[in-house]
Parts: sequence; C-alpha cells; structure tokens
Amino acid sequence: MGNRCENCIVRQLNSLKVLKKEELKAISDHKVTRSIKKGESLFSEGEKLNGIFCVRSGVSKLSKISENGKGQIVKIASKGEMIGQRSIISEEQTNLSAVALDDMEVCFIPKNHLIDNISKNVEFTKALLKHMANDLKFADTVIVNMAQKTVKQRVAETISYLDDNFEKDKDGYIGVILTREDIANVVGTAKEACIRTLTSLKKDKIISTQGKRIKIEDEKALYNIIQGI
Ligand SMILES: Nc1ncnc2c1ncn2[C@@H]1O[C@@H]2COP(=O)(O)O[C@H]2[C@H]1O
Repeated sequence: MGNRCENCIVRQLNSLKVLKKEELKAISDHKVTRSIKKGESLFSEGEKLNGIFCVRSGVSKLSKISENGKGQIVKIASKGEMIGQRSIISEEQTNLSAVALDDMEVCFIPKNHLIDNISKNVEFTKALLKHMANDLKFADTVIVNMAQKTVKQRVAETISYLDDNFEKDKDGYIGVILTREDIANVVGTAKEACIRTLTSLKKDKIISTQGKRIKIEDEKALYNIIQGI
C-alpha cells in the first residue's frame, strides 16, 4: 500500500498530525482507502458509524434534510477533513448526511483506533477538541448569518467562502462545482431565489458564470454586499 498514514501529507491538516509514529502505523494497518464516485453517499443522517472518514481528495457536502424535504448544507468538507468524529465520540447516530460532490478518495479509520488514541494520547484529545470547537464556531456563524443576513448577502458570502477555500480551475473559476440547488441549500433559500440573486450579481458584473462554474469578477463589490454596504 502506497498511501500509509505516516507518509500522508493530508494528516497535517487534521488532528492525526499530533499522533506518534507507532500510533499512526497502527491506524495505517487498519484503515481502508475507498474511492467514492460523485453523487455517492459516504453515510446518511441517522446511521451509526463504525469509524471516521479522512478525506484524501475531493469534496463532500454535509447536509440535513428537514421534514418538508428541504435540504440544508451545513458544510462542504474537503481535503484533510475528518468526518464522523462527532457521533463516534458522543456514541450517537450521525447528525448529517455526507454525499460526494466530485470523485473522492477517503480513508476509513475504524472507531476503536480513534477511541484508543483518545484514551492514551492527551495531545490527540486536545487536537480533536479544538477541531470540534471550530466546527461549533462555524455552525454558530451559519445560524446567525441565516437569521440576520439577506439572501443576497448569504449568496455573496457563500461564493466568497468557496473562492477562499477551494482552488480555482485553469480559467479562474471556483474549483468546486455546486448545482444551483446546492448553493440554495448552503444559503438556506429556494432555488429560484438563489438563481435570481446569481443573475443580479452577474448583471452587476460582480461575478460571471459558465454553466455551473462561477468566477468572481469584482472582489471589492462582493465584499461590500457581504458587509451590507
Ligand atoms: N460545522 C459542523 N457541524 C456539524 N458537523 C460537522 C461540522 N463540520 C464537520 N462536521 C462533521 O460532519 C459529521 C456528520 O456526522 P457526525 O454527526 O458523526 O459528525 C459530524 C462532523 O464530524
């Protein structure tokens, strides 16, 4: 196997980076690397996981479907993200579904290895806590934005977030491609309202689009919209 955790650069992006060589080797001996095709599910909301997923490449949407069938995307997880640790630690079912937005490669780490290291390595436990505290802060911001910002501000903020967190393609478009419905589900609005807002941003030459691809044309104007100026 070429992709041993000891040699994997992705772990530098998450809590696994604080593990000692022996601890990493034990994980590496038991993890399973999987390819997930675009549109495939890693897990569904309410499932009981037997381990966590470490994203080696590709992106996944973490979302929740409400009773009226509307989806809300809480986060787009990319390289280095560990997905599923919340329910493993709380011994619950998953609170969100994870679906691949493009082809992904993930490593599945069995839960006993995670729990083992939590009990034995304080640095690892601290790193995990820090990570989950960040997830909580991120979720707080999402809630407050949803309640206090307009759809236009939220669409602008989502575009800016995607631009900041994902590489651009060779033509300068944001590298992660979301459907209009996915963008609406990040923003927390109807697809039609999302499309109308994108059209208005295009008309004002703040963004340009080609198919599903989006490019920021005027960063300052986008920033002003986010700030409500
Ligand atoms: N901001 C976030 N809020 C909730 N879960 C998140 C967040 N960011 C990442 N996640 C991960 O998404 C996972 C969904 O399944 P779990 O509830 O098991 O664990 C969750 C976390 O590991």
